[in-house]
Amino acid sequence: MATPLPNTLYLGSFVHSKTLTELEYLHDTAIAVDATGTIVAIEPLTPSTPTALPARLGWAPSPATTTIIRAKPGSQFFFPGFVDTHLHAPQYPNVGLFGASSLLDWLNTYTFPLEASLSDPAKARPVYARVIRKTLAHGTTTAAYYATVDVGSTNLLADLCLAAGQRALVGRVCMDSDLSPAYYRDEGPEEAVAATLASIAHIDRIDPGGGLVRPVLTPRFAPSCTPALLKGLGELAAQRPDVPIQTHISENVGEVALVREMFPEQESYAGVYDAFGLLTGRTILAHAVHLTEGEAELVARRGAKVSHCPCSNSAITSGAARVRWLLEKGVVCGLGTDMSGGYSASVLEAARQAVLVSRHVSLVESEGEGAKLSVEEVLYLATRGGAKVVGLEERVGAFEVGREWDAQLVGLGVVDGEGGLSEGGTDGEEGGVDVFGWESWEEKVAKWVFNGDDRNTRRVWVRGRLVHERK
Ligand SMILES: Nc1nc2[nH]cnc2c(=O)[nH]1
Ligand SMILES: [Zn+2]
Repeated sequence: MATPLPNTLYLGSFVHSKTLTELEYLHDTAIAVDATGTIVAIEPLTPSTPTALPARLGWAPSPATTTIIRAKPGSQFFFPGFVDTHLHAPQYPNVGLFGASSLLDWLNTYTFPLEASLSDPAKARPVYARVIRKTLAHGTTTAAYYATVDVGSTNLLADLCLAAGQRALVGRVCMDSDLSPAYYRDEGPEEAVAATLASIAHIDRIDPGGGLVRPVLTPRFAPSCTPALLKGLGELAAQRPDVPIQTHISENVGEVALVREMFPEQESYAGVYDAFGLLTGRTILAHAVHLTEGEAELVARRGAKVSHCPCSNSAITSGAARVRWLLEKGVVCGLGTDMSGGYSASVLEAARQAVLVSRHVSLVESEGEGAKLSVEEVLYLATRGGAKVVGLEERVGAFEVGREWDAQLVGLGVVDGEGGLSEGGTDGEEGGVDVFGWESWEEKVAKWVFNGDDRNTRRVWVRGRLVHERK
């Protein structure tokens, strides 16, 4: 990366997921992040920490060169950056447009025309720049993006992520079947594989080693791919075990029926991906709303991961994914905004909707109370779980020595005794959410999940680099 980072001490309160069900609250704590953006120490904060810790870490030439960033006591905390495990960068201009549609007519009415219109990189550039800015502003430090079928604009998306400092998986969308309109599809399976290779080569070149941006194989979904293309991508996946795979699965009942019709020789939707070598431990499956018992077990056996997209599943009337059921089967899950099936760029919104959708699932007699997801659980899915889904569990998702500093500073307005906002906690300054000030930390975090938005996301870092600051 271009400019070297200063060694930095982050001081104050830190909140992160320890396990699926447990958030850890670290108050009066210091986290030291070195010039590579890696966490090198986590320890209790004492008056001597700002000088003693840099000296102990051998940060040259003197502790005075260390940058110190403090969270305001009581009203600010550091939280791991969010991982958006599924979104479509070119669909951003359509957020909130879905009318009364469901998946297949939504694709034809809203989505394919928009994606096709961005095949020109000059048109894609402002859209992609805005998506990256917007998602960073909402605390998304890692995003698994679908681009379009076009290699040039896919590569541009990767360039822009790298320049903005957002960690990303960037996939050129593969689709050669006649489900997609003639004006927006690959010419054939060989052309699709060749275009995918061209995009992978570009991303490998701009970020060798994939420190920040990585390619991802992206068969759009089974109905938009011929068997020959799925076979070609499966072979590519075998040749490049370092490259993850992303696709959609069992989002909508009409789609499931279509897959049955198009792939009659396969036992199930998950079975289609499996037959072509695309159901693997590095596969990200978006939605998984209508999987059968047997499919969920197959997904778990293969170690494939699920991106739960509750905003999208509600908006385009896909259904309510049974996340507890998936977790109990041993399927690793994360959250996706699925813009613009989902209407929001915010993973916090996805977390909130995941809680609410799980309430609806719990109302189904066969599911019951156990289906409800807690605030702790959805925040796990948004961070540590998401990191596992995109294959970055060693690097991001929590505050631990050896992980990289992908983090957000969350600020909460504070209501004083007179009912006014204190410590600079005006709408403009501290974030517009004026309900905070007297509660426990557990309650603060719950209120943030249900009332917070990008105004509360004060600063965002990826790999130690400041990538967003709310003025
Ligand atoms: N939500 C969603 N589902 C899909 N299935 C195939 N393509 C898409 C897409 O763009 N969005
Ligand atoms: Zn999607």
